[in-house]
Amino acid sequence: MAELIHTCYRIGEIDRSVAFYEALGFEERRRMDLPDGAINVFMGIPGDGDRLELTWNPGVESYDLGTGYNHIALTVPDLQGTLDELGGRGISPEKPPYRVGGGSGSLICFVRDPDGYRIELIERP
Ligand SMILES: C[C@@H](O)C(=O)SC[C@H](NC(=O)CC[C@H](N)C(=O)O)C(=O)NCC(=O)O
Ligand code: NI
Repeated sequence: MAELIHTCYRIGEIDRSVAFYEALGFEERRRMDLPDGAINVFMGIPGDGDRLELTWNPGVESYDLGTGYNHIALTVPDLQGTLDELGGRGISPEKPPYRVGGGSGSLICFVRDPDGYRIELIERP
């Protein structure tokens, strides 16, 4: 049976991405030097695996994210508290938290990481 172990995307600067994901509760696990001079930075939530593989390429400061990528989703215990933490770093949600369909679903919102990748934040029930 397959197991989803990480998601990988390319980033333009390591420190700002590490700081962003640390604000979301991730910790940096390790860095992997690659033959072409690139660096993979692996991050994970304490107690979980290295779920994010952030690839930095020398000399590449930004990427065309195209129209294919939508988001990755994280659950957080306190959505407003997380937004307050991100707000202190100048990061705001695309729009205020809402419940999908306006119903009794989970409270969610979307923020963008330093490279523009959308991150869905879902308040843990
Ligand atoms: C460790 C394992 O989980 C990997 O995914 S490493 C795969 C490796 N990645 C790179 O070389 C990244 C640097 C490269 N310049 C890039 O930006 O892709 C690899 O073999 N990549 C080849 C590929 O086609 O992704
Ligand atoms: Ni990988």
